[in-house]
Amino acid sequence: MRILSSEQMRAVECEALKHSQTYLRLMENAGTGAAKMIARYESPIENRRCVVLCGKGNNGGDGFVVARKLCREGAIVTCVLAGGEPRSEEAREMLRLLSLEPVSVLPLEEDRAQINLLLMEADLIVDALFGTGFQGALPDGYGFLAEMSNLSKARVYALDIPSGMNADTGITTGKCLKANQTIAFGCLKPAHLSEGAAEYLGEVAVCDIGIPEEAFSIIDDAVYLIDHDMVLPHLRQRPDDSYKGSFGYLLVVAGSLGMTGAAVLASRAASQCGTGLVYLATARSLVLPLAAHLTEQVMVPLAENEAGGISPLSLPELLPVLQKSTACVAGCGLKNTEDTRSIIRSIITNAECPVVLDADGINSVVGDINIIRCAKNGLILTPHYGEFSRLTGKTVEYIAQNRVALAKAFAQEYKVTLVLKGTTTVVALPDGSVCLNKGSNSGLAKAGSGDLLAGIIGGLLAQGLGINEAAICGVYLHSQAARLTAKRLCKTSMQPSDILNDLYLLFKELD
Ligand SMILES: NC(=O)C1=CN([C@@H]2O[C@H](COP(=O)(O)OP(=O)(O)OC[C@H]3O[C@@H](n4cnc5c(N)ncnc54)[C@H](O)[C@@H]3O)[C@@H](O)[C@H]2O)[C@@H](O)CC1
Ligand SMILES: [K+]
Repeated sequence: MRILSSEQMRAVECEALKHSQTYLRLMENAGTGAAKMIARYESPIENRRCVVLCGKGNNGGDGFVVARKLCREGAIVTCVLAGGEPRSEEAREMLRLLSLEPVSVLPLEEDRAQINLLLMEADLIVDALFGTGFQGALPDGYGFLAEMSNLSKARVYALDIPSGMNADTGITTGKCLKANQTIAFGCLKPAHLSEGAAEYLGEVAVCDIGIPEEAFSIIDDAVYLIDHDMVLPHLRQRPDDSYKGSFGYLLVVAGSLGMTGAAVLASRAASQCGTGLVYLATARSLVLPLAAHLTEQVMVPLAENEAGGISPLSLPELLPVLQKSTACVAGCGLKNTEDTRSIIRSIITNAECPVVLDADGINSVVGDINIIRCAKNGLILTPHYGEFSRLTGKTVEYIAQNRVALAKAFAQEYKVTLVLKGTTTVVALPDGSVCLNKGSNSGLAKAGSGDLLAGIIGGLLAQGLGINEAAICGVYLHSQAARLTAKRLCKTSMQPSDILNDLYLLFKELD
């Protein structure tokens, strides 16, 4: 699903006019679609008290349509007109049509006490004060409406975006209406996926407003939300006449003294995703204890250093395994030492297969960032904000506010696929495309979640998925499995190994 900025949305709406649409019909479609959704959520809508707050822009125009439609459905509707005469011809026409219905229209400045009472007694409030044209802070009168609406027990529906929020950033400067449900028009806007905006957005649903598909084609740098339809075509059916080689060989270079769990999680995740064979290369003394947790994986015991990590002396044993592997995951549970840096450098420069760098695999390239340009067959980096901060020299706060732009610039500059992990994970591709995954789940905020993700992506890569597809599908499968685990257990108690045990549910659908 597309995510467009307010400027892109305006361009698309304008383009729609060339495909026999009109602004008036788009507004009618938006209001009609939203009213239908509201009537369904509030069923039965008859005799329910509804207050529609309308601003002077086109968002207010949509509000007039909603008021007319809900009135026709039998709701008792009052419209509060903020900002005076609507600006556009279309919104003025919708106000004229509304005046033909039994709906009272109260100017905001008229009687605040009465408006306050209406909001307090309402069953539902529709927020059509501002949409994508809003910037800055709500002026006083509007602030009053936001405050009263937030105090009311009514269910609040925001049209396109909650008023008070910037559609491109999700930032609220001052007061903002808190919606239970936001109805986005035409497509999602960046604010709908913004971290920190969730308490104002409530649930988010997209309403089709009849923009023809051709009109979207003028946007060549759209951001996409990863969904089932995007992922499904890339997940492989397993023909019955196959053998283990048909599903690839993944080399996992992971684990050190004190961090063996990371190696277990990454290796098992890759196996659970259908990889033909997983090699786990790790420090020699860890092989026996790890073998107690790993039945199907093949161990590659490596020379180790005094700290219980892998020594570069092991490269003659490691590189031949890398040579016969179809993908490699490196970094989970390694330590950020000179030995690790040397091994990671050798993996990047020698691998003929695609490589996933995670955790200390990422930290290893911090002082030598140009090495990542040397990967011959694709590189995926899976940093969290802290690791990305070390990679880019930007603060975590700055990254959180500019994650899409920064991830995109990094992927383009270094020609890598970047998976920037967060409550909304950004997958930035070397060609400048960006996909977002909305999988916020506090049950994932635990050590080991990242190892699982690296293993899933590596497993998909080993089976032949393209580098970008593996990153996109891996991120989605990881969050979907975690969603199922949170349902089966709970976010507080669930562990990454529990998620591992639910992964099969996603693949079962395909069999
Ligand atoms: N353009 C179109 O064809 C369509 C637009 N639609 C609706 O139109 C909305 C966008 O309409 P507009 O561009 O008119 O934007 P808004 O309805 O958000 O209103 C913007 C108006 O408010 C003013 N404004 C912005 N920030 C302000 C502030 N802090 N204090 C006071 N005034 C402020 C602006 O100067 C402008 O006049 C969308 O969100 C959507 O709901 C839909 O009707 C579908 C079709
Ligand atoms: K709104």
